Amino acid sequence: MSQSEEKFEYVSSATLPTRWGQFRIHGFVETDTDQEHVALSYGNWEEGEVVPIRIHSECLTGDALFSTRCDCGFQLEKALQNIVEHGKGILLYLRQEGRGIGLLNKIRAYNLQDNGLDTVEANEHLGFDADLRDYGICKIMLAELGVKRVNLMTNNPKKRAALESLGVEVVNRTPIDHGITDDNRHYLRTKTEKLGHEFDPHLLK
Ligand SMILES: Nc1nc2c(ncn2[C@@H]2O[C@H](COP(=O)(O)OP(=O)(O)OP(=O)(O)O)[C@@H](O)[C@H]2O)c(=O)[nH]1
Repeated sequence: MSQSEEKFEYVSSATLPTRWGQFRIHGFVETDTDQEHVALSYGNWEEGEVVPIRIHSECLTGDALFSTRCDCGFQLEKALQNIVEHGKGILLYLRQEGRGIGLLNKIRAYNLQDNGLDTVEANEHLGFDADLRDYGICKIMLAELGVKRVNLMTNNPKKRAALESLGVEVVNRTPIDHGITDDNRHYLRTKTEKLGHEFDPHLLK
């Protein structure tokens, strides 16, 4: 086991009925920070099978409070729906709120965006990089769930690169262009222009 793998521990799992179907929830902890993460799995797969997955970073405002400032909540719902429709899949829900700056710093960044900065400038103004996320735990989560080959639901090339660097084979990428609203179009354009997100430009006009 590498040093970074030793930082994460599988804790327990349980059934998790949802509006879309019955998942299992699996709990993991980062032992040096006590940060908790979860994975939701649905259905069964054979060894070596390509499994649809989404890596979703925590967004309290979008995922739980119905915010339309971002597309996070819409993507979360769509990913769970896709998984159930497909009959199998995994959602890795990583507790790295605000691209890693935390909830209250995200609110500070929103305040700066209310005053004209974009999402990248706001992070930088607060002294953070635009994106501080680390995907190392995905390796442990996917290994625990018996998955080595995936179809990744994302528009973010950094997630694909991160999985590949962890030795997970990304066989396909499925775009997840869901939840574009008048409130988040500018934010999504900035992510395309400055963070390399792969959005169909026609959707952002
Ligand atoms: N710092 C900061 N974080 C934000 C802002 N808006 C949303 N977020 C965070 O951005 C992250 C988005 O996570 P994801 O939807 O998993 O990832 P993504 O990079 O958008 O990639 P895909 O959705 O997979 O294409 C969440 O942690 C949100 O809390 C913002 O304006 N500033």
